[in-house]
Amino acid sequence: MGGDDFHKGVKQPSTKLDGSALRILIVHTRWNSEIVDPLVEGSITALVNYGVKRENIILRDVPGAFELPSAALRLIRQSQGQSQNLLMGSPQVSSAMPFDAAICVGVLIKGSTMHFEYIADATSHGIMKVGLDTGVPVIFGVLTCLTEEQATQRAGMGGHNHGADWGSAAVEMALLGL
Ligand SMILES: Nc1c(NC[C@H](O)[C@H](O)[C@H](O)CO)[nH]c(=O)[nH]c1=O
Ligand SMILES: CC(=O)[C@@H](O)COP(=O)(O)O
Repeated sequence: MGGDDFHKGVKQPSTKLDGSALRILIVHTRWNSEIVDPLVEGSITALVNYGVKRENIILRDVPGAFELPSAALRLIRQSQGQSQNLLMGSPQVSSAMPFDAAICVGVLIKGSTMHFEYIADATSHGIMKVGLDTGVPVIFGVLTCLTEEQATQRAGMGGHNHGADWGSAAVEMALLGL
């Protein structure tokens, strides 16, 4: 693959996916928002195309990619009625509807120090752990790019919008085994 070649999108599943009953969480960063926002829109468009109701797509934002795992874990647990009011020192059970899947969206762009490598490693492992610990599929929607051009190309600006793949993956994984 040459340097300008990049992923054109994932092959869609053979079975028809019906997302009409799903509730999906999208946690996205405010870092690199000019690239993150089109990725989020790409995910929303894909989710709606699979039948997910727009009112059942819940958006929350955090400062940067490093905050994505903890935010996703807290919001998923809250939706499962397992919120913990740490100030009062005793659990307060909420009665919110559980999320069927979550998408964590961010853009990491390499700078001049090793910060990129540490954030990318922590964030990817953290997001994986949230999915395994909660049993709720959490889609890794973080671009880890060496240049801003690589990121914009993958956000639908001159190339395929990877957000669309993350939306379809969220529906597919939410329905897996049902
Ligand atoms: N450089 C990028 C960051 N850095 C910020 C961290 O993610 C984090 O918010 C901070 O270290 C405080 O905990 N975040 C991105 O999402 N993208 C970057 O390129
Ligand atoms: C991904 C990052 O944290 C990076 O953008 C920070 O840039 P730098 O390594 O020049 O501090």
